[in-house]
Amino acid sequence: MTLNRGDKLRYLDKRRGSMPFSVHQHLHRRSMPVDERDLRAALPQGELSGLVRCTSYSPGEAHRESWASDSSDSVISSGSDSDSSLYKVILLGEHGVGKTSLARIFGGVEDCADAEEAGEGAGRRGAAGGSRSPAGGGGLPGPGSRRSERRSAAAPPRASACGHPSLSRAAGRPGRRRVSFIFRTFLPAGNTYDRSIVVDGEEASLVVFDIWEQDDSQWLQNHCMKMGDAYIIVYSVTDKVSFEKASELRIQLRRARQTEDIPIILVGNKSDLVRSREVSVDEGRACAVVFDCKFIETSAALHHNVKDLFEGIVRQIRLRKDSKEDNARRMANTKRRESIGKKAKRFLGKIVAKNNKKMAFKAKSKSCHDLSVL
Ligand SMILES: Nc1nc2c(ncn2[C@@H]2O[C@H](COP(=O)(O)OP(=O)(O)OP(=O)(O)O)[C@@H](O)[C@H]2O)c(=O)[nH]1
Repeated sequence: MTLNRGDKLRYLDKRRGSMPFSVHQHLHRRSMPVDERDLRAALPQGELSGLVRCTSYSPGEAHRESWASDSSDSVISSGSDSDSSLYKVILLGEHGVGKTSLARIFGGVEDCADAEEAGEGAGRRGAAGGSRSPAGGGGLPGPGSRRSERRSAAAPPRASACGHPSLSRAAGRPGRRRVSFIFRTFLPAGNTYDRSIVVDGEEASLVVFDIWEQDDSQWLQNHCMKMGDAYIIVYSVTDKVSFEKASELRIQLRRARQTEDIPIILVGNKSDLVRSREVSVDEGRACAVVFDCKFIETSAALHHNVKDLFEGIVRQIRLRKDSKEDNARRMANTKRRESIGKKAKRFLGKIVAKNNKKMAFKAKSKSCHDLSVL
């Protein structure tokens, strides 16, 4: 019997229970601009994971090779469908500080042309694109420059591997290569980057949201402040205003998440632009100590510390999770067993700790750049 089109549709409606669904109807990976409507649609169900299971690029599979690091237990790969924890990381910061550049490196979609431009053009442009620094001084040529650029054997003809020294070293090893592509046009301005990374031998899925717009609606800003499991506040070391803005963002975040201990890393980006620097490392570190967050300087142009940053955010999330669980367990145990003597000791301990605030401040300033401790 021949079915006409209408019959076929009706037939599909009445499919038997044993008939498998078409897989392709549900598979959906695409570059994903996130606008308010998307978020509004996604948030009421409280299910952001549905929204973010996307990657920033899909044509071809080569880009999905792992982002390899030298450390054997720390490999960044993409597109894993394993059921490891999914963490939402929000990038905050002024215009032009390098949020997108950092996110794209994380997503494995960094643009070598940008890196070359930044490296080679740093001297001509001073503070690179968007930075408000009036300084016209030169910067250092970056490893994004031709000197260190390498072509990966695995890359298709138009792809080229950017040359971060440590990552390039891994490029020669089988199964440990980093491939990057030039496809500026595929990515919309606001985006999410979803990758699985193995840190300290354990996999975690990160969804990095590069959707923050300083002048955007209050609604979206509020949601950005509320939906993250962790935050990366970026400023440019060549732009004092962006540094001040970072402090404001930290305050805003504290207000929005008053009772929560969320991991926050303050990032001084564009550290390659040495001659146009307006914010010193010490200023960045001091700010992190005051605002009780971690601190790292990066250069998206040189890919310097970018891997450490994203691994650090995973470690910070895990440390909090672990300490929460430990605390709950310890509290339950101590409440059950604690003698009066022990209670008194704990009380005195708290008083001593208060008096030792100065010491604590010193200890913090020492550890604020160590992203693997609380
Ligand atoms: N020299 C140098 N330039 C950088 C670095 N990171 C980003 N840039 C350049 O700075 C400019 C702005 O970078 P983006 O990544 O678009 O900054 P953004 O914070 O996402 O900016 P908005 O999208 O406007 O919020 C671009 O021209 C980048 O190439 C860096 O580490 N060093």
